[in-house]
Amino acid sequence: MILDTLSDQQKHAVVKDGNVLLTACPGSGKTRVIIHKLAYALKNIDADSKQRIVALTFTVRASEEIYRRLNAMGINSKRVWSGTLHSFCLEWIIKPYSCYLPELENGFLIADETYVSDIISELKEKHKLKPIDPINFRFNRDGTFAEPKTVQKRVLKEFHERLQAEKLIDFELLLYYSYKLLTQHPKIKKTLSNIFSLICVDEYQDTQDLLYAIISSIITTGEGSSNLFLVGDTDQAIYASRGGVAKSLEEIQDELNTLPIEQLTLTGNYRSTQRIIDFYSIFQTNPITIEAIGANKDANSIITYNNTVDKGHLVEEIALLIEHSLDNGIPEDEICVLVPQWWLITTITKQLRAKLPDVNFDASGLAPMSKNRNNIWYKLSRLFLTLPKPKIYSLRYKWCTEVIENFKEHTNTDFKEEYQTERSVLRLINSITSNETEGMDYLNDCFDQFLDAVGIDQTIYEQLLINRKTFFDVIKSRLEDPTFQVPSDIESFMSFYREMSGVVINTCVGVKGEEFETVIAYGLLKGYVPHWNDIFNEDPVTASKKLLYVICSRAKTNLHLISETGRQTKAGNPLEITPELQGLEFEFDEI
Ligand SMILES: Nc1ncnc2c1ncn2[C@@H]1O[C@H](COP(=O)(O)OP(=O)(O)OP(=O)(O)O)[C@@H](O)[C@H]1O
Repeated sequence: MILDTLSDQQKHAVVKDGNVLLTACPGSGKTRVIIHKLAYALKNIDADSKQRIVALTFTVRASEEIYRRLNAMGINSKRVWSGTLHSFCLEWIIKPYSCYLPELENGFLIADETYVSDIISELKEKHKLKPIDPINFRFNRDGTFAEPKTVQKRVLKEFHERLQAEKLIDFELLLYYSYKLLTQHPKIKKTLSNIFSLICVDEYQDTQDLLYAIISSIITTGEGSSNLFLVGDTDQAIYASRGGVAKSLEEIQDELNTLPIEQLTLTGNYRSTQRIIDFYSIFQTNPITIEAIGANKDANSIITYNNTVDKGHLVEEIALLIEHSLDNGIPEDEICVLVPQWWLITTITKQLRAKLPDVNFDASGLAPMSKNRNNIWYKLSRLFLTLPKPKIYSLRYKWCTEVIENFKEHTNTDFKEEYQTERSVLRLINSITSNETEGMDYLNDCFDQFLDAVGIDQTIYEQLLINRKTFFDVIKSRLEDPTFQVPSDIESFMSFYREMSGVVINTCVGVKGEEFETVIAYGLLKGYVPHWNDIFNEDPVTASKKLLYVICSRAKTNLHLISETGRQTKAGNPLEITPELQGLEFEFDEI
């Protein structure tokens, strides 16, 4: 029954025992296979056991989508743990075992990303680096910096001294400490391999070396009791300059020692028309023929390229393209505008909203909340800012589990007797309201009412207070930051969390793995695509080809590419068109 909607190749991948590396072209159903693999594996897990199956995703949005899809299939996802590698390490390794590591035994907080980028800007200035000079924050397996340059290393050293003095850890330290704990304490590996019977990794081609190290150390310890299911597409590897490594089958085999791993593949593309596929195949770095096999394979497809529109008329141009799709019956949430850099999301959303007042937009990537998703107050805020709709029930249930567990870790006590279960806590949260109209006041009020009801006096738990301050400090600084221009009222706060629908505005990384009828991508200029980091590092040609490949392969039917004129570098030089788009021999459409 679960497998009814799958092709034979997909079914084979789902039911295959043992370790599997599944590689396939865009739109071939890799994500669909992961969802079904989880559903299928759940059949073998006793609902009352402690066993879990894991799905590691590249973005939080993707992990939430997994819960949503399982929910939609009517599957109880209580035994599924899905999240990013960082939350996996925090949840399953760092939090339960930090007492074994001298660096963490006296307590720690996860540094807020905004706070980290402020420190880095300050240190770059001190060491006379330009803001755009890239720094590799990754650690090697032996704890040395992956960054080779001397000045950058000096910045890193001072950065880590600052973190240490403030008992903070960033995402890179989190991974390195996790790996260290696993290698120094085999008991931890053993426990985790007993818990996880299956670990699925989506988009493996963009994960870093430490992921392979961490996951394979758990898998090998299981000696066959836990299986690895790696899924990805090396042509879609767009994180190389930020430490992503698309390991080969042989390299992955080396990680697994003597445990066998089999490579499987999927052929055919269910997503896009043949015309779209033929276009983006131009950017392949490993030439393969991709055949459209979806219901829309021969549908009329429009591909346009505009390299003459001036930056001043860009919004008008994008608005026309959106209207063109809407006029052709394409629903709003099947249209996506891809921005070249995340900080451009606010401006373009505001401008498009003003230009198209009757159109809804989903710019959920731009919440006023702290990006520090591990902050306990952030987790609680999600429950206060979302409505208890059936569609997101399992997601809210999972958030609630995290809230209960996190409070227990912070306070070492349980909530009052009547609030010991997720259902009762959710009921409490759903019943709390506030008359405050400003987002921050509203949340503060709800938090206080919540603490009061569950019987926690926050003043006696230092970390709770520090976390609460960090959470609100970041919101405050975002509200005051003219580049963000985030509205401060509670309605706007809620709109960021509401099951938002409308034209999606996001970055290419933010919509990794997703698909839309129409994709409109602008800013296809050297410096954005390829990014400066890739230009300064090696091989900008491959980097920009892969980015273009990922951007264009999100489209099912229509693709509109724009390299606007009039953009400049900080030094005042014009940004050139992405070289891979210059002189393309392709018959673009006009609309
Ligand atoms: N067996 C199938 N029958 C019909 N449609 C399918 C089948 N498998 C996948 N699809 C559809 O094809 C589209 C692409 O699937 P999916 O997102 O899983 O691809 P993917 O390989 O993960 O793509 P990417 O690598 O680009 O993220 C989705 O709309 C999915 O529902």
